[in-house]
Amino acid sequence: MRASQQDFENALNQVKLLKKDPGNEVKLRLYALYKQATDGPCNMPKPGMLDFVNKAKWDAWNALGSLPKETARQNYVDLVSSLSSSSEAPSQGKRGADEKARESKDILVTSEDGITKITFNRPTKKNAITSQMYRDIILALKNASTDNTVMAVFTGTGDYYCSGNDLTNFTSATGGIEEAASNGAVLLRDFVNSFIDFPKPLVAVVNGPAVGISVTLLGLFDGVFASDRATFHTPFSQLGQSPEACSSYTFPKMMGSAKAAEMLLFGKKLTAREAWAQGLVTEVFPENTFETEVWTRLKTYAKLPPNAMRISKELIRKNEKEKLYAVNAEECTTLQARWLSEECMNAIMSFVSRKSKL
Ligand SMILES: CCCCCC/C=C/C(=O)SCCNC(=O)CCNC(=O)[C@H](O)C(C)(C)COP(=O)(O)OP(=O)(O)OC[C@H]1O[C@@H](n2cnc3c(N)ncnc32)[C@H](O)[C@@H]1OP(=O)(O)O
Repeated sequence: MRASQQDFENALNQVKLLKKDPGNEVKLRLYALYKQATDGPCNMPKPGMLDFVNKAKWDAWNALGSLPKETARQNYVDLVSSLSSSSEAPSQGKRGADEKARESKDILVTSEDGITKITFNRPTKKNAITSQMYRDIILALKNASTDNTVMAVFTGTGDYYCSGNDLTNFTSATGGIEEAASNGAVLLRDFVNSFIDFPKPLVAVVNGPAVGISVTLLGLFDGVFASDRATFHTPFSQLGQSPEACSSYTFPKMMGSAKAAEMLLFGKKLTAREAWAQGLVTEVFPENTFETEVWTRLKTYAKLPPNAMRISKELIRKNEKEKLYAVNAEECTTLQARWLSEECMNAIMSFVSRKSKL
């Protein structure tokens, strides 16, 4: 999944052939990603305030912090590829510098007031996550990690936050079940790594019930604001599956092993207040004032100095990163085997044929 040196060199050549001028903001991002991919974190002495051109370059490069060279290379390749396709597509109309939208069908991505908002937008299926949605989210986080927004916020359309993995992802896959499980494990690993790597504050606005991976991921968030209508449910044993998104590590650490087992082994569904008491939720709001109160709060947070927040997050996350990558890899290998088990296949078939609901 990572871009090779050859992909990077192709992207460098492609930039010279762009039909449209990408604009200064994008040029700076390309410059910063190129420098990070080749030289690593910013090593250029800070230019004087009046040296506007070099100061802008320094700011853009410095804002990438300790982003790994490989990730910078991948982001560079992705950015060039999006520029190449958009320079061939008809104009979509002009948007303000801090207000842009990149739409995909079931994942909405908008940027406003310094916040990238990523919305699960499949309300008729309770926002269950399809394979394409996993890929859309990986891309949205990649873009948000280097754009000019300050934080990323996840929420859901409709009555649910998210009902977790779409249980038909495997039954609808083309090819054999083993191939589907193997592809699923690779996709899941990349998906969770994109949350581990996200360098800016990451917040969930949990507007309603959350199930499965949408709950376990919260252990990798910096803030979780929940409506008092939200519930938190991880029915892995009932599904013949095992925990993911590093929850086998983050949940016991956060709430102690007994309470983590209650959720991850026995599938106890928590109310928003119970989840708050276990440290999974930052704050619970009454449903009728939830949206107004939370978004007002987030807009205030988005005005805090972005570099200070990024650097503080880096300090908090730094000593955990290698552990999180390792836990993620092991959870994915375990799940790959679980998906092929009779317990799991029976549970999925039972859901799909609607013989029983959880
Ligand atoms: C790359 C692979 C990565 C895998 C990562 C591993 C992740 C694991 C998990 O996330 S495990 C958790 C999986 N989720 C569930 O088990 C939830 C299943 N859904 C339900 O139990 C219920 O639908 C409900 C409790 C969420 C809501 O119940 P109810 O209010 O009665 O509504 P409906 O059941 O009628 O649902 C409406 C509509 O949505 C479809 N749907 C809901 N959730 C899912 C889902 N997770 N997968 C697929 N489809 C879902 C449901 O089938 C209905 O569709 P229909 O109207 O019948 O077409």
